[in-house]
Amino acid sequence: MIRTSGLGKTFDGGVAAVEGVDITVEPGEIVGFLGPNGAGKTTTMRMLTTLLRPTSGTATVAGHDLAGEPREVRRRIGYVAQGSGLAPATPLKDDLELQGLLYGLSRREVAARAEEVLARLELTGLDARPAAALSGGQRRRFDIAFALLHDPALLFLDEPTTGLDPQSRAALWDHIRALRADHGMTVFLTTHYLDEAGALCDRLIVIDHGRIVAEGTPAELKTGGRTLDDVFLDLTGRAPREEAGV
Ligand SMILES: Nc1ncnc2c1ncn2[C@@H]1O[C@H](COP(=O)(O)OP(=O)(O)OP(=O)(O)O)[C@@H](O)[C@H]1O
Repeated sequence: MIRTSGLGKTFDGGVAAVEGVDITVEPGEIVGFLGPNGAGKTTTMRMLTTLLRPTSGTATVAGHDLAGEPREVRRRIGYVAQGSGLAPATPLKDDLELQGLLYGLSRREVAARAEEVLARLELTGLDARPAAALSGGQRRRFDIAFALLHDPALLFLDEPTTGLDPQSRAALWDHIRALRADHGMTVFLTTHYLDEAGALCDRLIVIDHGRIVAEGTPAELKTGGRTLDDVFLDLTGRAPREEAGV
């Protein structure tokens, strides 16, 4: 579902944010992309979602070449960026309809699709409200609802649970798991909560200073009786919880 070879991004001014990254994600996998602040996670995600042009390497995302067929890639992926992109004052159903129309769905298709996605995320009825009248957890679930409207096969989530209380974080992980279990969704996500990543993800990829420094199943990474926090500290010299501001 994702295959990159030597993917890199050097920004104007010479900052090499990502260097020679090789990533493989199989269909139906939930993969956690971990690393300290500034490691290159968001830059990688923005390249894989066509929002940022790589300066080196190649990638195939959802069956299409990233550089050659970005529109085809965009049709098949959903992306939830860091923080909420919801307009605070507009009823969410108006923005959901607008987003569906922008994806080329008819009004009837948007209504049916919105009903399904909202039910799946336990948001039915809440779309009459503006985002300002929702809890943090509900807003995050609406962010995901927007990303699922066009029925993508691959979902990118950049720090989906940051800023949520523990109950809302657990509920969101349950929804992410259900997306894969019920719909075979492939999920590529970043998080600073390593224990949660270890419980949810099939595989973890750790990036530091723009390069992949480790990858494997949570069990494979936790060698020698270490926790994932220990592993992260050993690999990067930094503690993930400090990074998350927790
Ligand atoms: N537009 C830009 N121009 C120049 N440098 C940038 C730009 N965007 C990011 N960088 C730099 O690239 C590096 C990687 O940043 P990136 O946002 O990808 O890290 P990250 O792993 O997502 O961090 P965080 O966990 O804080 O979100 C950092 O050194 C950052 O300062």
